[in-house]
Amino acid sequence: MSGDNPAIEVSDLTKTYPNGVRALDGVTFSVPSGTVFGLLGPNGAGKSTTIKILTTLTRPDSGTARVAGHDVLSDAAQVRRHIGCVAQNSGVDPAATGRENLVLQGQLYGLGGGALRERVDGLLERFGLTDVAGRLVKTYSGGMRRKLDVAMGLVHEPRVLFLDEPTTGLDPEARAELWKEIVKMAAGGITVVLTTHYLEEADELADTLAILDQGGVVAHGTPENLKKALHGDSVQVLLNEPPDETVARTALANVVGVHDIVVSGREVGARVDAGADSAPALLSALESAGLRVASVTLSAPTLDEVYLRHAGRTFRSVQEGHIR
Ligand SMILES: Nc1ncnc2c1ncn2[C@@H]1O[C@H](COP(=O)(O)OP(=O)(O)OP(=O)(O)O)[C@@H](O)[C@H]1O
Repeated sequence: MSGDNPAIEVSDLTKTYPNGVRALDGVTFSVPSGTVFGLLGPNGAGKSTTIKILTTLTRPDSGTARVAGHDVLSDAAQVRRHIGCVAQNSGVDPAATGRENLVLQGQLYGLGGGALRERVDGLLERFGLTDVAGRLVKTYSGGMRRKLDVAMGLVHEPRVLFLDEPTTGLDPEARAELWKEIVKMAAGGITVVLTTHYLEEADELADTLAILDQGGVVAHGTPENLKKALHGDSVQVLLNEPPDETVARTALANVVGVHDIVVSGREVGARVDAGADSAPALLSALESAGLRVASVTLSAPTLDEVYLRHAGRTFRSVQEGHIR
């Protein structure tokens, strides 16, 4: 449950790298304590730069950021004491056991003795790793390893945990298990900041989220409110053949209540003010333009459409345009 003071308060952050790239251009958001916050955006949007500032790895040119009540510039040591970070390239030693990794991590934070043993046992138990605690990490499955990564970030009982794309590369079962743990962490009072390329992950997990694009926040709120603010429904039409994009767009241009048209392969997507009223007109406009409809689906708005509305293009199209 959220506490009184925000766990993170970011105001008007800017950052230009020495090569002249303006990575952040006035980023503002806040995150209530004990909640999951999703930071979304395509490659190069400024997510990593924001996280680096919040975790005191780099400095903003201007603006302020407070994490767990401490200023990232004037009180960096306190910020570091209260945060945990789980990067994509994990810091675990594959040639050591799970337990050894956790003990070493605790020692790095000045923990030791019975308190550390208890903490490590508790984390192994919580992440279902007790039975494999004595095995070398290099023998772990991807899911087990990722759980160990997260446990490592929690050894010193941080108030804010940063998770960078925690489920990338995990199978659906391991992903679902990790999602459950993330929800539990927040219920236990930890604030979780999640960066992800998966909109459905943010939709499922995040209590609030911010979508970054080109160094600015283009949307901020709960997934529900952001979707509700779009009004209307989403229509996905599958055509028999990929259409000429101009023909499809022209066909729909004059249909009342249809907007945010996206043509991709055989699919034509659009938002309609009222699905039941607009969908028939939309279908007949396509058919009249000689485009044969194979199937049609009406659905409530998705986060991808939120992104489209605020950034002017689909999240997926931007992702696909980048080679990682
Ligand atoms: N150290 C750096 N020096 C110069 N430019 C940088 C540096 N780090 C990032 N940038 C640039 O700043 C912009 C924002 O990058 P950032 O890494 O914050 O985005 P991102 O949203 O995290 O992207 P990704 O999803 O690819 O990690 C990009 O144009 C990037 O090329």
